Amino acid sequence: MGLLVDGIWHDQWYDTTANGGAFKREQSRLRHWITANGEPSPAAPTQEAFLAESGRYHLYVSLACPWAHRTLVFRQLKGLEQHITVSVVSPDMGELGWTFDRDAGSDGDDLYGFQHLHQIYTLNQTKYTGRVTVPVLWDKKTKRIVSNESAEIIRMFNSAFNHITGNEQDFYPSHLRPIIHQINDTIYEAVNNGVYRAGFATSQHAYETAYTELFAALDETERRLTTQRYLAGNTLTEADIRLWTTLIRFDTVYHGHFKCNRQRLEDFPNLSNYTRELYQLNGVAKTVNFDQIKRHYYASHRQINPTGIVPSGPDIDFNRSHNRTHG
Ligand SMILES: N[C@@H](CCC(=O)N[C@@H](CS)C(=O)NCC(=O)O)C(=O)O
Repeated sequence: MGLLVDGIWHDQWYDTTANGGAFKREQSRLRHWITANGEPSPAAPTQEAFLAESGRYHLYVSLACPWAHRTLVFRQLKGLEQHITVSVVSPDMGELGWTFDRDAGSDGDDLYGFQHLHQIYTLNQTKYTGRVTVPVLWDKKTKRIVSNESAEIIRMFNSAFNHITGNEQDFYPSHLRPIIHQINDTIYEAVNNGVYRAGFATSQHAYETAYTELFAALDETERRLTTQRYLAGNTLTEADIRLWTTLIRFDTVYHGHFKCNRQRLEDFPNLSNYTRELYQLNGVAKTVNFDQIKRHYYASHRQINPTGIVPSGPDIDFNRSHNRTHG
């Protein structure tokens, strides 16, 4: 686990000592945009624009990673499987970071035959400095990274390829944007990143702060889902997908491995039904791989789980019925 400094790999984990034991996630650094006509996006006018084209782009993902998982769900829901290719890294993230080790569960790197994901980052920019994270949206034509920020990749997938796919479903409708932004801000800090803040904390105080904020946000969401079907009302939006990739992992890894154990997700009636509803949406279940999820967290984070033993359970049937048909 490490990062690149001037294009050289360093095996180095996040330093929590400077922050009183709190985990601080690094901001994504590569933030260009794909647009339908190749003109700069109003969302990022100063960033370079890439033209949406079928077959031109490639996603590098880990099936374990909740951030990468968002992009796979969008690829599925927006009918992009035929247009955007994918490589899956190995669930093991060791001293050389994400690898394409087929024996450890990767698909391999079909584009360049690389062994490590950091080689993609240095192919993009020889002297790159920063963490080597998934997801990566890669342009095969110019051999450049378009983006390594999942929140922005899903917005591109939401609309930039509509003229190619004919899929007009809008998970980021203009009239709901203010509420979507508000929900995203809370859910990102307290839940998506909150489980990591609890799990990677190296002081009791930092852990307890994250834990308290996490369960307060889950309690609030549970209440919200009593009167409405989805987070922003009765329309499924990106806010739901962003929350869901954390919820689907909750009982399997965050409850035990990250010590988010006030209760299980299964113990929240609305949240657990909602999680099953989204799991059962068209094509979504095939984006979920619990073997790789468990393997990544329990075997890669040796600072938390030194033996690397991967637990056998839990055994949860996400295909059983849910009650989220109202609204
Ligand atoms: N903000 C990024 C975060 C991505 C991220 O942190 N991915 C994790 C895997 S779950 C990673 O690759 N971590 C490697 C590292 O931090 O060195 C996004 O949402 O795309």
